[in-house]
Amino acid sequence: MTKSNPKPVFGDQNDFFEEVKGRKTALFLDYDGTLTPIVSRPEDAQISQEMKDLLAQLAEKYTVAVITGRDMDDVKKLVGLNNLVYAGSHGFRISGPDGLYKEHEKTSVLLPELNIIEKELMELQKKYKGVQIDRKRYAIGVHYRNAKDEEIDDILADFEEVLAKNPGYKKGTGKKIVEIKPDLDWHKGKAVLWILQELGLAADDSVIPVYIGDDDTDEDAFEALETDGIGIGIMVEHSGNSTHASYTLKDVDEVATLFKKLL
Ligand SMILES: O=P(O)(O)OC[C@H]1O[C@H](O[C@H]2O[C@H](CO)[C@@H](O)[C@H](O)[C@H]2O)[C@H](O)[C@@H](O)[C@@H]1O
Repeated sequence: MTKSNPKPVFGDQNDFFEEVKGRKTALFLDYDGTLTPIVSRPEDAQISQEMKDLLAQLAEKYTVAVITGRDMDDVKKLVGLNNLVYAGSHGFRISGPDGLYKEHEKTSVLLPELNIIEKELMELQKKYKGVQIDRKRYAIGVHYRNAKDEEIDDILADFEEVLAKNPGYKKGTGKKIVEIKPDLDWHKGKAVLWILQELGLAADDSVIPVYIGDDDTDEDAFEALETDGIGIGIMVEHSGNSTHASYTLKDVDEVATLFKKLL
């Protein structure tokens, strides 16, 4: 069930801390907008040393997973910690300690197709100043944050044309980004449930999964955890739109404050 007014984690009431009291959190964390502030260019979204240190300490106590729309190898390099689980391309590729690994079984079909779509989308980068094509293994983003305002409608129309030519693929949306993704029943929420199952945490009542994210694609994970009360979703910088998250944090600094409280 979506809500338009999720509760602040650090509000007048202590509801979030009451919910997690006496249980071990398993932390599922989005990267952009959650662990790092949104910046103009994706390559400049570097995680702070303070956030890295907090993640390293949390990972000594809890399961910590980064669940991102970025490419898995990209986010692994950015975070740079070995004892975390990483899910990239919105969950299509996952790896973690002790040989945890999953890659979508349709790799051999999807990769050549995505390579062709990437070439088609590169035309938008050539045509419009400020457009940046962002290839991840299982998705291709078209960033338009730095495009001219008056060209955005045309960019999105050209994107729709490419999408229409490629059955089997669907559109994803995010912060000043549209993406082409495989039209398959797999997303961040399914990835979180898969990780919980594989790590033997799904049936462990002493564990409470908490997912923190800030964007459209995180709704799948909020919804997956909300179902049957499996866990808790926290939306960062809630815009007022309806969400499956139950709680909110103001910004990346408040995410860090929550981490310190959990340690
Ligand atoms: O699932 P996430 O970890 O939140 O990744 C979502 C997308 O994040 C990145 O793009 C966004 O952040 C950039 C850096 O702050 C910003 O410049 C851009 O406008 C945002 O859309 C990343 O580049 C994408 O690949 C991710 O899909």
